[in-house]
Amino acid sequence: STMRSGYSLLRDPRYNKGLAFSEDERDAHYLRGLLPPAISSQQLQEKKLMINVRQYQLPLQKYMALMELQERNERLFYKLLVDNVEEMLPIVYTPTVGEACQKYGSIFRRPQGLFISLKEKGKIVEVLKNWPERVIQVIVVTDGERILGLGDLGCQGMGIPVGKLALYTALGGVRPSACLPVTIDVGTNNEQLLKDEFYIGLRQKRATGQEYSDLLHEFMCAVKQNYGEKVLIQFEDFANHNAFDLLEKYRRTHPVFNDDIQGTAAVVLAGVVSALKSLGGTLADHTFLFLGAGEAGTGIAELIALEMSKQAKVPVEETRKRIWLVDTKGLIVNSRKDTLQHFKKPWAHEHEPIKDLLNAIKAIKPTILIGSSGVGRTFTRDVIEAMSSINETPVIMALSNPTSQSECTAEEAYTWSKGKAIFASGSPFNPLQYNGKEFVPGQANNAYIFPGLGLGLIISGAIRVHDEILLAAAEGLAGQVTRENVEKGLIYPPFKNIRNISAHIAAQVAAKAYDLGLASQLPRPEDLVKYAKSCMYSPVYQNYR
Ligand SMILES: NC(=O)C1=CN([C@@H]2O[C@H](COP(=O)(O)OP(=O)(O)OC[C@H]3O[C@@H](n4cnc5c(N)ncnc54)[C@H](OP(=O)(O)O)[C@@H]3O)[C@@H](O)[C@H]2O)C=CC1
Ligand SMILES: CC(=O)C(=O)O
Ligand SMILES: [Mg+2]
Repeated sequence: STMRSGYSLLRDPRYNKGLAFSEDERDAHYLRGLLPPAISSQQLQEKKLMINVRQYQLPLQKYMALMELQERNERLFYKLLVDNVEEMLPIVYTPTVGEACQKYGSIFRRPQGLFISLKEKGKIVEVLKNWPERVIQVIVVTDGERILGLGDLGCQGMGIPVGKLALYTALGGVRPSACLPVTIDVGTNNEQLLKDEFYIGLRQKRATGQEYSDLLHEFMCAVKQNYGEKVLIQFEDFANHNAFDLLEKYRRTHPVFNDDIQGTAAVVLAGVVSALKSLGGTLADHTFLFLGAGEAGTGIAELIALEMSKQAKVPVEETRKRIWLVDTKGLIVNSRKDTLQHFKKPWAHEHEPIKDLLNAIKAIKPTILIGSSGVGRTFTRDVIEAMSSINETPVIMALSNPTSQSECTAEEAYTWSKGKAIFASGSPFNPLQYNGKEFVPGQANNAYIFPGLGLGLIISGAIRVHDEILLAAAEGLAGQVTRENVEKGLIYPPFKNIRNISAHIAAQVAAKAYDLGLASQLPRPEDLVKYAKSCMYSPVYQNYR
């Protein structure tokens, strides 16, 4: 894209600097008189904005202020995010982004990203050409059917691709102009939205079957045709009845990954590997129990089984037996095999039926308990106490988002386990005191993985995403967890170092892509960490001559 001048320049978020335009720039770009006389630094603008954002009481107001900033002055928006990750993440991402999606119809000001609905069928290539940028490196696409643990939010799911891509830039250093958020709108089954006069999406029930897969296929082909073979496509927050099939269908023809299935898997594997540093033993010495056997649950289970199988040099069919899952019908066991969805079948082990989580814990005696159910408060006091009576140090991960859906709170995990648990959650909880000791919960969220994974795939020009690449990403993340972190009960490094962490993940990912012959960006750079860092977008203002 080219830089405009004068009044249009001030209205173009990609180039606007507001009061930070210098005297020379004001002369050269026809800005005289369009700005008050004061000249501000980016640092001072940032200070002012932080004061503004902090004065809002409600997280949703902060969210709206940040979106407004993104649409007004993109570099300043990213500067704020990069310099204040820990404070800003809960606003642009979970939990606030969930509330924003729920209320998208009423807070909606200006569209962000591309909306591709059934009305655009047969015209998707033209729709892509309406987007102002020609060079796209990563697309995050949703159909809005399973937004966090909040269910079907239809077209209002757009908040998720927008938020994920803001993190691609802020945490992973991918240029904002190369990021494209997409929402595919095939309708919604959310009755409340269908009745809502302010609903922004198609007012119809979801299309399914051939009609659905045709639209998705047209989109996948149009992306390749328009942006080339290497554009990375991240599937996000699809319902599991489509997610696994889409991944299976396109993983051999496009560089795609499903963040909920695969990104989450890599982040949890990394957390478990870090926890082993304090628990001792190898992966295969542990027994895993999941509440929730959908995308996140079975995705994580499979990657852990794969890593176990590599480490212990036994077939994955064997290592899967260390991992058990509970769904709405109870423990997944052999006698249920006929009626199980295909992604649950590998987990139907030999066992008598068990109806609920608590009894499953008593029977299976897991060392590690993972919540991936999308339902809040399902790790009850009984559940946590059972885990603590079986284990000296129970590992408890409550992955469901947003905070309202978390299987338990940090406080509950620490109090009910009498301070014994290693705890991490999908949405953030503040550090807290228990019995005079400070506990710092980690955030087990795929936000640790996808920005670095994406950066690594982009800089190597990867043409496919292989499971080995996900293992490399997990290893890259686990490698950034220090002994000091683990001693504090933290199985993930603090987010404030995320750009450095992302560079390390990217380097491992790129290295694996080169090793597997999947990288098209040649020659292979010698020092991949250094190279990854050198490729990262910086939000500092540029001088316009
Ligand atoms: N922290 C992170 O990085 C991530 C977190 N998540 C979170 O994980 C949650 C689940 O996502 P996802 O796996 O994609 O969703 P799915 O819909 O694919 O899976 C949900 C699973 O939970 C089961 N379940 C639902 N309610 C209960 C219950 N009361 N008791 C037992 N099992 C139950 C379902 O059972 P059944 O099959 O019988 O219906 C299903 O197996 C969401 O809240 C999401 O936000 C997701 C991705 C990443
Ligand atoms: C974090 C995430 O991807 C989810 O909750 O769906
Ligand atoms: Mg998701």
